[in-house]
Amino acid sequence: MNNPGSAAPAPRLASCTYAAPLPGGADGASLADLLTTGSECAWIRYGEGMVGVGTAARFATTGPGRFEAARRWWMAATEAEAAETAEAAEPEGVPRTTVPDDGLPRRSPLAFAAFAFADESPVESVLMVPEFVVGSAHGRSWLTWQVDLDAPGYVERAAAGWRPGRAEAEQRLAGLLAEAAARRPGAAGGAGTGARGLELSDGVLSQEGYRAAVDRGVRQIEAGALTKLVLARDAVVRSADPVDVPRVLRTLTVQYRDCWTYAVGGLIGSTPEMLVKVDGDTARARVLAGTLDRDGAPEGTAGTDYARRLLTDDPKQRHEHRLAVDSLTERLEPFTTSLDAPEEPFVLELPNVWHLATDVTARLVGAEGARRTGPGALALTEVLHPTAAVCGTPREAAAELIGRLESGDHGLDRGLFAGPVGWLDGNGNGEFGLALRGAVVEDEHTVRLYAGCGIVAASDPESELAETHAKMRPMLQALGLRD
Ligand SMILES: C=C(O[C@H]1C=CC=C(C(=O)O)[C@@H]1O)C(=O)O
Repeated sequence: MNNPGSAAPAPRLASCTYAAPLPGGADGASLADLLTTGSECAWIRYGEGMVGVGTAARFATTGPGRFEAARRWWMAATEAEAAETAEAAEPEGVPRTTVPDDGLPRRSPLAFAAFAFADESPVESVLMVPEFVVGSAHGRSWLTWQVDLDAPGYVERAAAGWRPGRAEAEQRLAGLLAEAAARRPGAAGGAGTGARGLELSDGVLSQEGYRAAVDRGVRQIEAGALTKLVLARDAVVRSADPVDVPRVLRTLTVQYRDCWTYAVGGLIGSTPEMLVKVDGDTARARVLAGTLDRDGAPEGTAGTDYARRLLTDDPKQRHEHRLAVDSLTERLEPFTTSLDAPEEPFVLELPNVWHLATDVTARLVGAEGARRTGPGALALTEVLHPTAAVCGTPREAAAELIGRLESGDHGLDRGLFAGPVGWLDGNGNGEFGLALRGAVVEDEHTVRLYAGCGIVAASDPESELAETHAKMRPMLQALGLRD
């Protein structure tokens, strides 16, 4: 099952980036308004980020070599432009950040990506290079047009020295958006206002099966086989009307503003956990582990006190959290000159749950110059995944037990759930969150949700099952199945 990727040679990507108002133009236009067909890629937080429209190139692969294969393909795809922009590189020794001082991102191709959780998964990991990336950050917006110079329609012009430019980009984008509007659900009389006839049922790992799996996991921990294990289950939402994926995503961007709302090839959700963000020579992560449901909890400051008492002061939650932080810092540390991971976690408040959270910041080695000598976002993602927030401690024993308790006993393959999801550019910058609080759109009428929990010796199967319900709540609300 180690597929080195599609046999086609990597594309030769060229791009142009320029400042532009968000398409639609009017005051109050938002990035999420570009989500209209359900096939767009997205990465949005606090209303800012990026949406990808159309397809310039795509790479898919499976197996233990999936990160390496994707990295090689991306290096090859971005090589031509990297050489052309080398002369515009910063003075010696200055790292190439995503957004330099002029507030616009550098000229560099960009891909959205999603990787399967497990080496054994038959589900494809993908790099998607949209034809257009519409971006917004710090109140400014821009547009990147990306083309494969070897694609039909470009190859001859490219040989004559043509490169993508603004006037043609604007024309093409207008055409793509008009096509998308015509395909928009509801445009031809279909359901555009949300799905009717929604039905939620257990997935391949039922609720009863989940309690049994947690029980078996706890017994393995008690027997000393491992210290922590993350176990997941799935649930299926079926809808009589086609699911309005753009509307689900737009709802998530509003209700879960603190989270990173993602959409990559049918994988959708809003994650609160950042595996690694690389910008120039800085790497950041937000590690979460330790959860408390907000349903039925006191409101306001009484709620905050309650969360502190039940999370910060609880040795079980602290232990679960510490293991997750250590699993990240131990692997990140060798690639850094300094690393800051506070001893005391903070309580992160989300609309559905509270989490124990730790923000990690590090300086990376080898980030200077036009091409990094140290690892970029994708290489670090490979090193760090899977942390104990989604796998366990020790990592290998936990991965093996997940394989037995989820897949072996019940036939659950996590697929892209709990794998890294995000974006990367040609300079080694990028953001990879963990694909949590999400779902896979299996077809127009079927969405599969996933949620998991960290299990330690003191875990109780009933409470862990209840926690999976709390973690599925954001998707269920966005789908219209819960208030
Ligand atoms: C595995 C999930 O959450 C992880 C991230 C934060 C807190 C977790 C916990 O407290 O168990 C999990 O480790 C999920 O949302 O499905």
